Amino acid sequence: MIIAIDGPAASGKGTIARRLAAHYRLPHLDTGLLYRAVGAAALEKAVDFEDVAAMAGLAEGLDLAALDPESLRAGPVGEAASRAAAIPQVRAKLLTLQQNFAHQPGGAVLDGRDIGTVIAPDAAVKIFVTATPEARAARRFRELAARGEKVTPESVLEDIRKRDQRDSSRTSAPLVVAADAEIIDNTALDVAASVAAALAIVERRR
Ligand SMILES: Nc1ncnc2c1ncn2[C@@H]1O[C@H](COP(=O)(O)OP(=O)(O)O)[C@@H](O)[C@H]1O
Ligand SMILES: Nc1ccn([C@@H]2O[C@H](COP(=O)(O)OP(=O)(O)O)[C@@H](O)[C@H]2O)c(=O)n1
Repeated sequence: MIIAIDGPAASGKGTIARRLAAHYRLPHLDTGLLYRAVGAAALEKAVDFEDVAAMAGLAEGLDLAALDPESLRAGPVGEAASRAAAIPQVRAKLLTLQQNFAHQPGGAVLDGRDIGTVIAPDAAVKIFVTATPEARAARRFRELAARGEKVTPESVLEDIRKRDQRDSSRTSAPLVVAADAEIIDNTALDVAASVAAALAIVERRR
């Protein structure tokens, strides 16, 4: 069974994906980490984000096992990831890896922006997780502040809005709700209620 979880920044899709993967004993891929790895490498090597060939080169042969989720979750890396992800040639380099992960025997859980639309349109279960920008910004602010990052609630909300706009308006695999996805708006739901809603959808769909 393939479970596709999509949604905007800090909607809680990773939290849901991890819980579903544990519940159904399925492997999980946080596809945002791939774009974050490309964005982080571009920042580190001072690669020009307009240099499409160089950006695509960073995505080439990315090693899943070598990714460090902890450092990739830093605030500025999210913005760099979103810029890298808007480049079709970068997305093309990351396609096969994600499709292979999704279609491994036994199934998988993937979360991102285009899982139900591009990576695994054949997924048995598609969930689109969302919440208001204010709720998502409050969650991300708490997370970044706990990491010791010097952020303000205003700057985080601004970053979320900018990323929503870029991720939804890009030409290649924009963030859209798949026609056959079920939507969870968890603005007023805590983690437990949000996960319960997702579990109910999977049980109904599988
Ligand atoms: N329903 C929820 N209510 C409150 N906080 C949540 C909820 N879901 C997730 N969170 C918290 O919000 C932050 C972002 O969640 P995460 O799952 O990483 O989102 P995403 O993968 O969409 O970026 C985390 O700190 C997480 O613990
Ligand atoms: N399947 C995916 C996953 C992430 N991304 C991009 O990568 C960026 C970072 O994704 P993420 O899921 O780690 O970000 P958060 O939602 O955790 O903030 C997003 O803003 C998207 O631009 C994408 O384009 N497609």
